[in-house]
Amino acid sequence: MKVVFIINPAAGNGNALKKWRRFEQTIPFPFEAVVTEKKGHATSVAKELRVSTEKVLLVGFGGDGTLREIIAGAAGAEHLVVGAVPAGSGNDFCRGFSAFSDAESIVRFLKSPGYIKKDLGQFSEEARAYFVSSSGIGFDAEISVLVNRSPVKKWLNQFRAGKIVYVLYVIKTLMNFERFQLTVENGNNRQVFDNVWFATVSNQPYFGGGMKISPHSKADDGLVELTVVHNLSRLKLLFVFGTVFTGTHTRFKEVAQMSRPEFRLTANKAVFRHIDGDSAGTMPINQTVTYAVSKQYWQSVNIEQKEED
Ligand SMILES: Nc1ncnc2c1ncn2[C@@H]1O[C@H](COP(=O)(O)OP(=O)(O)OP(=O)(O)O)[C@@H](O)[C@H]1O
Repeated sequence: MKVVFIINPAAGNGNALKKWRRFEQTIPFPFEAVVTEKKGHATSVAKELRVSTEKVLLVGFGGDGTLREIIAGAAGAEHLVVGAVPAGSGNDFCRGFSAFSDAESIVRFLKSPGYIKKDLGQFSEEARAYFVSSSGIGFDAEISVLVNRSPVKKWLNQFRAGKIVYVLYVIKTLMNFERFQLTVENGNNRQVFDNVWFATVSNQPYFGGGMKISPHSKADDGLVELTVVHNLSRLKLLFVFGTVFTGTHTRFKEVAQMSRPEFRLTANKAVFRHIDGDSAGTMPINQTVTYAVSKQYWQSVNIEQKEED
């Protein structure tokens, strides 16, 4: 089996390339490696491999955005299998799907490879967009936009103090965020949620770097789960946010969760959106966006003993 590593040098706050340079010294099998040059490059690399006549293991060396781009290019091709080495900031992909911890674990996989088909989330606006772990709108997406725009983030990252910026923007957004109205439709059902802080559509349980937002999500059941957090005071939101790490937030009446093959969502404000934790513009005002899932559409490595970062 051919092995191609796709390395995103921008992942992990710019530390992924350094990590790769150390990692590549430990690889005892033949491989190819592509260091991405820009956003979208990983998708092009995976797409080019669709014409390959041999089985290819694509190993994403980055974070959730890198893996999404690879899977968007590889989905539907039976001979392309995707695995990951965690080198991003949040690495929720590696929590929800199989991941290699070191070169030795790839050697073990290559000796006896196992594959498993997984679902791919999608939503359609002007064009179709894919998500592997989750896509959401509101409070959390606004924080990630502000953090990424922050001029001091890069500077603080040098001292591994980037989390300070995150905490500051959580507080700032908590004070200023304007809650919105969200209409959720599926089949003939229509539900209107007022004072919404955020809504997330999930394909697997984790988002935001280890928060178990959707504890019951499974990435091979042909369903996506919607979580809507609404009607909370600013103070209680902080409290509920804290419980998301353990997945116990679902017991609050202000946290609505539902599971369906498809949701149609309409927001009454231009709220910020994320796709797998990457900023992705805003949700169009009063325009219905359909979230769905392509069942078992891409092939993941199946590592029996799931290895942690
Ligand atoms: N050479 C590059 N320069 C700048 N950005 C790039 C490059 N290659 C890829 N990207 C973009 O970097 C973005 C962030 O990558 P990724 O999500 O993998 O890392 P991360 O944000 O550190 O990790 P995580 O999402 O797990 O927190 C991706 O959306 C991808 O499009």
